[in-house]
Amino acid sequence: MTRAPVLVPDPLLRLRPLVEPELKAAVGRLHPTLARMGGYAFGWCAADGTSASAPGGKNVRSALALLAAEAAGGTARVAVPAAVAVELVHGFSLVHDDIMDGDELRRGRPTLWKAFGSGPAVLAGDAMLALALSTVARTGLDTACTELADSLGALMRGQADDLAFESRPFTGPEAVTVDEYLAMARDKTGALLGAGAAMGAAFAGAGSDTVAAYRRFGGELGLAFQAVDDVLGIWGDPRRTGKPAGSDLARGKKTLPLLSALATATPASARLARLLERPLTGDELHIAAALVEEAGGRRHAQDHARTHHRRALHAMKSAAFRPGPAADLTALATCLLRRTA
Ligand SMILES: CC(C)=CCC/C(C)=C/CC/C(C)=C/COP(=O)(O)OP(=O)(O)O
Repeated sequence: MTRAPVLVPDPLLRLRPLVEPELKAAVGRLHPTLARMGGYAFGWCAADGTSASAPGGKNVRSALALLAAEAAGGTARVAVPAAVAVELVHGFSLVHDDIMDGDELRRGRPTLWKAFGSGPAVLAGDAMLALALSTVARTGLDTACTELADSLGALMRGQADDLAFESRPFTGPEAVTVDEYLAMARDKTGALLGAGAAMGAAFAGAGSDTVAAYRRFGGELGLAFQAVDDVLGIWGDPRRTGKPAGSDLARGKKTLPLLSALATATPASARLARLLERPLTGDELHIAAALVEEAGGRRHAQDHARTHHRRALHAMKSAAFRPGPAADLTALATCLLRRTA
């Protein structure tokens, strides 16, 4: 599958040159095998180490860290260690998540475990995590270390919840509720975006109340981001998302559109619940997606995304955000709400 180029908003393009060389240099200092795997995961080289690159990620978390530093009164440059660390943690989480889910495609090409094997991929993910921690620890900024460590605890908690949801039924008293889903997404996705923003503010010299305001901002944005991700997981164009169409539905993943649809007492939700009693075939995937839509699941998820986007912008109303640089954060937040990749 050829992946369409990932369109990135202006603030991300402006900041990328600050982060990418540092990230490359850090990954390059790993054991040569792990460095090559890291280079592949970030899209800088092919599996054989040649320099044929692929569209990497959107670098949302690093941009958030740098823009937060600017909005909190510092320069983007001071927050580069935070930016590098959040991209490394994000990379680690995707590598391990793909192994856990058995996903074969990521960012438009074979996942790391598919290209190198599960054992080496586990190790490469671990190496990215270790590198993230040492990158921040070396700055000696305790607040940033604490923010990162706390977000990792949340990340693992969220992933454990998500895993536990897999063995819960779609309907009945044991079914996963939308509130449970939101708590899981706050941990799994919101915490790292929150840590990125909070660390950015901390590197700019902000005090604990300000750092907390940035953490809230990033956390709310993360919830909006995950809701959009869930919508794209069902209805996104694989050439833009880099992931196969309908893979979440095929795996029976308890995503926000699906849970919201099942929570409605409508004929469409009843048909959907019956359909989900057995693994879905190719044709049934389309039927299930249509039923989720008919029961209002897509609209609900989009409403959630808008609500958390609004809350994120509300968190920015505090004096801790300088109006000029905060405009870039607003632009980024709005781009993330409207994204198609
Ligand atoms: C502990 C553990 C294994 C946790 C896994 C947590 C996990 C996979 C969370 C998913 C978060 C998410 C929306 C990823 C897509 O990010 P993106 O659209 O920014 O991806 P990109 O970098 O490819 O653009």
